[in-house]
Amino acid sequence: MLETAGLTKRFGGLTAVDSVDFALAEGELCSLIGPNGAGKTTFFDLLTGTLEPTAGTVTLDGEDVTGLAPHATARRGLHRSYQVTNVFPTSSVLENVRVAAQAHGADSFKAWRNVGTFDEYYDEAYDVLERVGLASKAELPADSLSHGEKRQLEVAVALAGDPEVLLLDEPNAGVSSESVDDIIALIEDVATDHAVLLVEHNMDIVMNVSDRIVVLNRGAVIADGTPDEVRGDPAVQEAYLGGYEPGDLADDGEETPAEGSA
Ligand SMILES: Nc1ncnc2c1ncn2[C@@H]1O[C@H](COP(=O)(O)OP(=O)(O)OP(=O)(O)O)[C@@H](O)[C@H]1O
Repeated sequence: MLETAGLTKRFGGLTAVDSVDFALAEGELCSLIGPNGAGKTTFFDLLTGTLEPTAGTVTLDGEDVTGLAPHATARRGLHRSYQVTNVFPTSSVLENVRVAAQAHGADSFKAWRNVGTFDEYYDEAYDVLERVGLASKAELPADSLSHGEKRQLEVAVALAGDPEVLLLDEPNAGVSSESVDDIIALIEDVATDHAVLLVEHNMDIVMNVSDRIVVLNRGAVIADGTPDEVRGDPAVQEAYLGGYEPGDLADDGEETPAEGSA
């Protein structure tokens, strides 16, 4: 479904992503982990077209999408929820999602349908809000939401684009510990009908939800396997996990397991 071959990004003398061969299968929930500076965000930026690779290719459903702009990769079904809050703060929660649904509709074959489309987008948006658990907040301004709810809204905005592949960029960052279970439930729910690639520093979440984990270190893949395989991999322990045991970490998503080992 989503594949990279030899994907590489250099910033001057620094190789941020180093010849990565990666494949995400339909229905898979794969996490991408690694120390600070390992290249996770740069890899996402290469997938979505925010950055152009120095070398290598990105293929989506068999089509070469290397270097296409973000709106073009989105139109082909690759959507991303952002690490930083990325919503219109004074618009309502519903309006934020409606705009995303309409932008997708205008980009697709639905564009020729005029009658009733506005209401239709509101209906679609409301359905997405129900799915992420925000329907009761639909009429509130987005900036009145809690931090955790804003992350849910970001996922809703990405879902409104009707993605095939969803890239979730630290959906737990800055979320209070009480909301971690909600974020886990949300990730598991969206993974029932989308391929998901997750970047997340909270290892309890990663170990809990992932079918598969890919570990990056200094831009290169150092491990790729099930949570058990990755947890037991000595190279991963050394580069990142640093003796991780379930429940070891603070749930605030800000802490990395092996801070300083990057
Ligand atoms: N625009 C840029 N120009 C120069 N260097 C960059 C740029 N963007 C990222 N880098 C460098 O590339 C490397 C990978 O950074 P990246 O942000 O992709 O890592 P990361 O794994 O997402 O880190 P974190 O977990 O802290 O978010 C780092 O050394 C970073 O300093």
